[in-house]
Amino acid sequence: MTRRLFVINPNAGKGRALRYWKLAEAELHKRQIVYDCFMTNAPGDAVGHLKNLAGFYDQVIAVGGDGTIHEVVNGIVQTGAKLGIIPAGTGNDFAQYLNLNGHFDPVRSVERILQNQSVPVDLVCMQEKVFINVAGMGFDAAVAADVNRSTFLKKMGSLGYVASVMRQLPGYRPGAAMIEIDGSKHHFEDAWLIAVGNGGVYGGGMKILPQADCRDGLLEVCVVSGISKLELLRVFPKVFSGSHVRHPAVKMFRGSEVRVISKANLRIHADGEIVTRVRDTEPEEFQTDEKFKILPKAIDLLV
Ligand SMILES: Nc1ncnc2c1ncn2[C@@H]1O[C@H](COP(=O)(O)OP(=O)(O)OP(=O)(O)O)[C@@H](O)[C@H]1O
Repeated sequence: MTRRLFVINPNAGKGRALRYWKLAEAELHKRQIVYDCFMTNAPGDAVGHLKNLAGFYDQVIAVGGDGTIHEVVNGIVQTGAKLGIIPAGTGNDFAQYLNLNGHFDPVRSVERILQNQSVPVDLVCMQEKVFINVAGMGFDAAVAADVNRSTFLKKMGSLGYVASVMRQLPGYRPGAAMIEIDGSKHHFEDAWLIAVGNGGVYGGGMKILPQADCRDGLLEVCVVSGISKLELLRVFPKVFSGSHVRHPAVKMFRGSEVRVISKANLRIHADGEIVTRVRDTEPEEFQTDEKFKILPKAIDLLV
């Protein structure tokens, strides 16, 4: 018998996760499926709960948005449990990346999960943790932090991110950064943002890494540098189709190990969760020194 655990973040999608869970639960009862469920009470709960149950479950299904998936992935990595997703958050970017658009219906999601078909996908290791979708440093993390802080912006979905871009742009100053990809060094004088990913969609539908493939054993990197604020505004809408990559200020790279160094303490998000390092010691010369490493086929994803 498959041992299944559903992890529900009742807060995700402003309560959508709870509504979707009721529908999914009814479907499970109808089919007489045995399962466990865990309702989170606060951020960090899912990881804590799963760490205590390492290896017990065959499938762990995240019912929520990208933050919930992020926590479940960190809770089950290296335990052999398969990851399932019932998309029920606000942005649902990883589900959008996977093209689960037609499968946001919780009953269809349950059907998909019960088929128990999976594919191995890559994860990315950063700060002794993992993420499954995209991490961003610099301007995009400032925007993610702004949206996460504001219930109003969060409620607006992708429009909230657009509004935050407008809000953050006037005061943001790009800075110098060195990016090393599999040993090759690239210097940028005025880097606005550095996105490193496995999946390619964030911010409620922005295709920041349109070529990213979470099964190819490679990280996709996007650096936006040396561009005026006005030009950035002009090119920004193109990220929704992925055509921003054709702009000369946008540089794309691929590799299995990426290191980002900057004198500034760059803000960082991973799967939309803010993971900026808190510096409580004397400032070092390089306040940002972040490493990303692809972990090929690190988790089985129920498809
Ligand atoms: N019971 C809870 N109350 C408040 N926050 C929670 C709870 N459980 C989990 N969280 C946190 O809620 C945050 C948001 O969750 P999640 O990302 O799944 O939803 P969302 O923000 O609506 O969707 P998306 O990220 O796809 O836009 C995560 O950081 C998660 O750790």
